[in-house]
Amino acid sequence: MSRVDKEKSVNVQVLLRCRPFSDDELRSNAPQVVTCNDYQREVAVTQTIAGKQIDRVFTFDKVFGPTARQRDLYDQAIIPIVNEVLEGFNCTIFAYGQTGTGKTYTMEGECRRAKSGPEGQLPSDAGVIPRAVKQIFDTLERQNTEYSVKVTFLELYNEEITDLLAPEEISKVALEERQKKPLPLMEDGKGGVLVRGLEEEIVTNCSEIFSLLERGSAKRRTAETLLNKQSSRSHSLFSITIHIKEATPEGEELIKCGKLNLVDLAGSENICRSGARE
Ligand SMILES: Nc1ncnc2c1ncn2[C@@H]1O[C@H](COP(=O)(O)OP(=O)(O)OP(=O)(O)O)[C@@H](O)[C@H]1O
Repeated sequence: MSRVDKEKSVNVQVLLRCRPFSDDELRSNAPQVVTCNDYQREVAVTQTIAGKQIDRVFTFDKVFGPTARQRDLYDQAIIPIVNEVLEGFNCTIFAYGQTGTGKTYTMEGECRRAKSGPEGQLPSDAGVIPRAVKQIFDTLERQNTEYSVKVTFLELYNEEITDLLAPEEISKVALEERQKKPLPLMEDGKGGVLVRGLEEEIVTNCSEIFSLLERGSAKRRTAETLLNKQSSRSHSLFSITIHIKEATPEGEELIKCGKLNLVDLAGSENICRSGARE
């Protein structure tokens, strides 16, 4: 079996991305403790314990070092997953890591300003979500079949689910009430779970999704931490459900349904150590 075939048959893949040093880290001459070897898919971590240097090497399904661009990660790791969603499978991509390691950068990037340019180009900083949205609509439009695309956007914070796409209410009090109201998580009777009352928005093009993302992201609750001022301590889940109408060679009508879950987890570090406050 070739490496590509092997990768296809594996249901869970773990990729590692290591961001470049920030300006602050460069200024303070922070030591480099992680070395990536993208080609060998290995990461070496250097630790000094009791004056002794200990190197440990970890292997991942893919490794993206500090010079890897948003586009490199997307082309090599995400395109095949989105293709599977378009084939009618359910797939999930989530970013896990300590605060400030680049989860939101990887998932959203310059998403909020991602409205495509004159030739439909995304900015080079655009992350996984805008790129996936673009790939989905580009493919659907090329296929020239009937389709529908629905999105949901929720936040999980302190064990409570909030709908980030809940419609704006006229009264400010009612709006605040609604935004704060947690939604119940229930079993759907088919072995899955559903969030009761979650707003599902039908979208017909990329820019509609981008404005929903912008609206939802603005609602995300954030708490400043000492590790990263922009830090978000909530998990967010952006889901895209696609229904595609197809005809079999026998002329029978088929509906293919695929779902892509895009998750940006809260920082995985110890909350006490990060200095975050309610
Ligand atoms: N690969 C990268 N290239 C350039 N800048 C990056 C990269 N990854 C992250 N950054 C920058 O590092 C900073 C922290 O990244 P980000 O906010 O995405 O972290 P995070 O893991 O989402 O943190 P939190 O858990 O607090 O939300 C941001 O200023 C971001 O622009």
